[in-house]
Amino acid sequence: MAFILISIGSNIEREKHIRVAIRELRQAFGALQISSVYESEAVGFDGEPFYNLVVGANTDLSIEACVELFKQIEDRHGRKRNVARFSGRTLDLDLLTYDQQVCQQPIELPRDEITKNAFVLWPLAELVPEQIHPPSGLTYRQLWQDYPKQQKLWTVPFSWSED
Ligand SMILES: Nc1ncnc2c1ncn2[C@@H]1O[C@H](COP(=O)(O)OP(=O)(O)OP(=O)(O)O)[C@@H](O)[C@H]1O
Ligand SMILES: Nc1nc2c(c(=O)[nH]1)N=C(CO)CN2
Repeated sequence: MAFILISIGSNIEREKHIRVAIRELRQAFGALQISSVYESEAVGFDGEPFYNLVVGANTDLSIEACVELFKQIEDRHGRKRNVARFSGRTLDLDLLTYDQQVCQQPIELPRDEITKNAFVLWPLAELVPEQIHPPSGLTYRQLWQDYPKQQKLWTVPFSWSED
């Protein structure tokens, strides 16, 4: 059994798509650990602001199977492919970590974005503050403490009880 961390993002009908993602991931993995939902401006392009959060789950699926599952969920919920990389999206699901595995293939783990984007690092530091980020040897709490807080990010009240 592996413990995985997943990043969720949406800037098109964001509340609906964040709820859909939680429902789909619960169906696939059972109980989830869910961070707060964070709102921020689109980074890297001019677009609608995003909702982002991070989810933890236990799974017997392989890395490849997780990535394939996330693609299928994105496709079921209106994700357009073959458009500019930095453009609006209904739903983006990315595998951030798979246990403490460090690799480049089949995908880069831990995902490079962890240390680059506040909208990934803040929810991670909230959800698993004492977990070690393997390449740096630092906890997510330490990484977030040291992160230059230039990007504005704020939490959005969300309740999952009816989902
Ligand atoms: N960590 C990951 N989690 C999920 N899929 C990944 C990951 N890394 C690579 N992939 C796969 O490779 C493809 C391209 O990955 P990448 O995440 O770089 O692009 P993207 O999903 O289009 O962009 P972004 O996630 O930055 O919005 C994805 O569509 C996915 O199939
Ligand atoms: N705030 C925010 N900006 C982004 C995001 C995102 O999830 N949140 N995702 C992107 C492409 O993956 C590009 N820019």
